[in-house]
Amino acid sequence: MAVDPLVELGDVNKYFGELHVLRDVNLTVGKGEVVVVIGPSESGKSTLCRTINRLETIQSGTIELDGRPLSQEGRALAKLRTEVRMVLQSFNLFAHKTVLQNISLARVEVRRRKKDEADRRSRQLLDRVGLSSQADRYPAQLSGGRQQRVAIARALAMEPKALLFDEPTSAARCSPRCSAPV
Ligand SMILES: Nc1ncnc2c1ncn2[C@@H]1O[C@H](COP(=O)(O)OP(=O)(O)OP(=O)(O)O)[C@@H](O)[C@H]1O
Repeated sequence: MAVDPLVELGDVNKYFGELHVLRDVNLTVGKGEVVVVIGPSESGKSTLCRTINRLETIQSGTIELDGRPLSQEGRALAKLRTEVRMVLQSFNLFAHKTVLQNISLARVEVRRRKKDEADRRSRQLLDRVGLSSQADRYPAQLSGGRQQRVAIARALAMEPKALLFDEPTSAARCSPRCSAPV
């Protein structure tokens, strides 16, 4: 069955100096599709994710999101970052904010939702990741796995079109699970 494409990469090439990290990469990810990219350490998986929300520039090729070419500039880039969320290897939660505040923050500041609405949605997402009892705790009080689930809830609170997980190779080896469809 044909998929409705969400992310499309065509002949993407990326260099760090002499190092040719992404070589003629062609990839189509459909809406609602879960794709796991597996490879040896340093093979370029993180770089691939980072190109999709333009944390990295590419030297040649095309990247389209929902049928639109990714622009490097201004408002288009800011909008893209609200639509393509990344859960990083280090979860980058705000240490001085509670779990609930971490999740609600971007929804209020970027999506311009009212705080009550954002908090209500955050509690639903916390429930979905199995952490409804942890809303008032601080990140340092949670295990690494729980911090990651908070980071996932935080990314989902932005209602992204695409969600990218950047898992370290060692974690993928220890825990051969697939990212849950969202
Ligand atoms: N900003 C950068 N400047 C120079 N080289 C970089 C940069 N970022 C990544 N690299 C190099 O690009 C290659 C691919 O790195 P990348 O982080 O994409 O690998 P990975 O497959 O995600 O690795 P891991 O599974 O260990 O996380 C590595 O050789 C890395 O050292």
